[in-house]
Amino acid sequence: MPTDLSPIDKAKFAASRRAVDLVQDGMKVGLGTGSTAAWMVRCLAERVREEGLRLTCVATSTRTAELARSLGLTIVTLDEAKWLDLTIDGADEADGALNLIKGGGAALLQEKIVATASDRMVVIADAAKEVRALGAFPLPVEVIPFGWSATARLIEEHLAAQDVLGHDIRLRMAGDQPLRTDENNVILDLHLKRIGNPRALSLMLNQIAGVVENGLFIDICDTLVLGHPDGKVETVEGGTRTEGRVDIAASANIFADLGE
Ligand SMILES: O=C(CO)[C@H](O)[C@H](O)COP(=O)(O)O
Repeated sequence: MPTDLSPIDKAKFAASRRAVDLVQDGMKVGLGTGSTAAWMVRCLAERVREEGLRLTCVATSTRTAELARSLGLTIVTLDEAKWLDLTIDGADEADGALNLIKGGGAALLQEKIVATASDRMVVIADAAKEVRALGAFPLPVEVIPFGWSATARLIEEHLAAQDVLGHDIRLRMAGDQPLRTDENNVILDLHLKRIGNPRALSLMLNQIAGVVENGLFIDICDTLVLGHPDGKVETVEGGTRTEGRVDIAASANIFADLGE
């Protein structure tokens, strides 16, 4: 039952439930990746079931595609959809300018392609993901496996040239093997502590040979929906913050999907 959810899951659920209200019949919708996005997919599937919405969805990872299909959502490729009305996705951090760090779930490449092929990107998160400055969360960078250590060295040299001190670059592992993304690349996590100029860093990283994409989302997110465990929801958009509330206990159908 809903009361069994952890406070963090209640917060993720509240943000997700509020964000799916933005979806309208006939829309083409991008579905993000991660634990918050998984709540959003459940909430969206519930709206489709209850209201008969006709949606076409594009998933940002095989994980999300599998979950969405299992709940009855229609998934097509981005090339089939061509362009999307709305993408709803999670994030690892969001600052006051709605710049993001994403990629904690290793799906940043498809997430960035899908978000930038959408008229609107809505980010859902528990309120603790809102930060003054990006960088406490390690910045994921997707790189080609061939020569990844040379790419890491080049990143290191560029960071040093930009006076980014105290950095540490780690190859993300899955057990004793390098983690592979859906595109069969690897992820370097950049432990930077604080990112002074996210735009400059993003441009610099994407110029390095071997880098496919980095997890900084600059000027991509339009709306940030922050959930709290008590059901309070804050929506940040165009420099304005509004407050609302989601009745978590009234959403038993979604929890039933989880077998709880
Ligand atoms: O960028 C992502 C995946 O690549 C996720 O959206 C991000 O890691 C947040 O995940 P969660 O909702 O599980 O905290």
